[in-house]
Amino acid sequence: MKTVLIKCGGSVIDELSPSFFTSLKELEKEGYHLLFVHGGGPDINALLELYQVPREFENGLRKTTAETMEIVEMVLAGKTNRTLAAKLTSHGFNAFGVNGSDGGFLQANIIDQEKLGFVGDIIKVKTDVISMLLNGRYTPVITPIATTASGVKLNINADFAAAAIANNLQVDHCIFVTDVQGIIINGELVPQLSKQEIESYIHTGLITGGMIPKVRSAVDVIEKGLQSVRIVSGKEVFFSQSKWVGTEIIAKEGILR
Ligand SMILES: Nc1ncnc2c1ncn2[C@@H]1O[C@H](COP(=O)(O)OP(=O)(O)O)[C@@H](O)[C@H]1O
Ligand SMILES: CC(=O)N[C@@H](CCC(=O)OP(=O)(O)O)C(=O)O
Repeated sequence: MKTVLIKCGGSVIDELSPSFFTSLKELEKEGYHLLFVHGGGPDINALLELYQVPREFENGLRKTTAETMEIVEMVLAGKTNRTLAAKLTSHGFNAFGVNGSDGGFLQANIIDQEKLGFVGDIIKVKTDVISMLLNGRYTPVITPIATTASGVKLNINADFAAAAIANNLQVDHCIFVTDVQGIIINGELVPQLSKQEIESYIHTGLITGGMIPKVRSAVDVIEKGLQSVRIVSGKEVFFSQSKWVGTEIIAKEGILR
C-alpha cells in the first residue's frame, strides 16, 4: 500500500485552501492512501489565554503543567481534530479521528519533568490501528497525545509525533504542511536542504521558532531511511502532475533526486 503522511500545522488548519484539497485528490488519483497528524499550537495558546493560564516554551516545546495538559487535550482532541476531520469529510475523504492516547496507540516517555512537565517523546507506535483504518479506506486524523506505561497522558509536539509515526509506518512520503511555502532564507524559497545546511541556518538564526522542531523532525525521518520528506504550504498547490512544490529535505548536500 502506498501511503503519504501529512502533518497539518495548527498555523494553517483554519486556512487550508481549495488548492490544498486539489493536491490531496491528485495524490489519491496516483494511488496513495493518506493519513494525517495535526497540531493546534495557536488554538491552545488562545484557550490558555482565555483561562489565564501562563504559556511558556523551551526550545519550541510547550511547558505543560497538569492544568495546561487538560487544556491541550480539550483543544487538540476536541477542537483541532474535529475541525480537520470535518474539512476532510466535506472534501469527500472518509476521515476518522484517532486519539493518540487511546488503546496505547502512541506510547511515550516523559522528556524532562522538571523542565517541561507533561511533555513526551514517543517510544512506540501501535501501527496496527492505522493499518486497520487504511485497509478499510478510512483517512486517519491523529491527535498528538500519548500515554506513558502507567497511563499518564503526555503532550507531544505534533512535528515529533508525525516523524515517529512516519518512521514506524514506513510511509512513502512525509509532508509537513504549514503556513509558509517551505524554508525561506533571505526572502527566497529553498527547494532542497540537507541536515548540515539546516543546522547551520538554525545556528545563524535564519531558521527559528516553530520551524526548528519541524526541520529537525524532517531530518530525523530522512535519517531513519525514508526517501521523501517535504515542508509545504497548506495555502497553495503542493502536488500537481506528479510534481511537488515546497522544500525537500535531503540526506546529503548536493544529491539531487
Ligand atoms: N527559515 C524559515 N522559513 C520559513 N518559515 C520560518 C523560518 N524560520 C521560522 N519560520 C516560521 O515558522 C513558522 C511555521 O512554524 P509554526 O508556526 O510552528 O507552524 P505549524 O503550526 O504549521 O507547525 C512560519 O510561519 C515562520 O514564521
Ligand atoms: C509539547 C508541545 O509543544 N506540544 C504542542 C502540540 C501541538 C503542536 O505541536 O501544534 P503545532 O503543530 O501547531 O505547532 C503544543 O502544546 O503546542
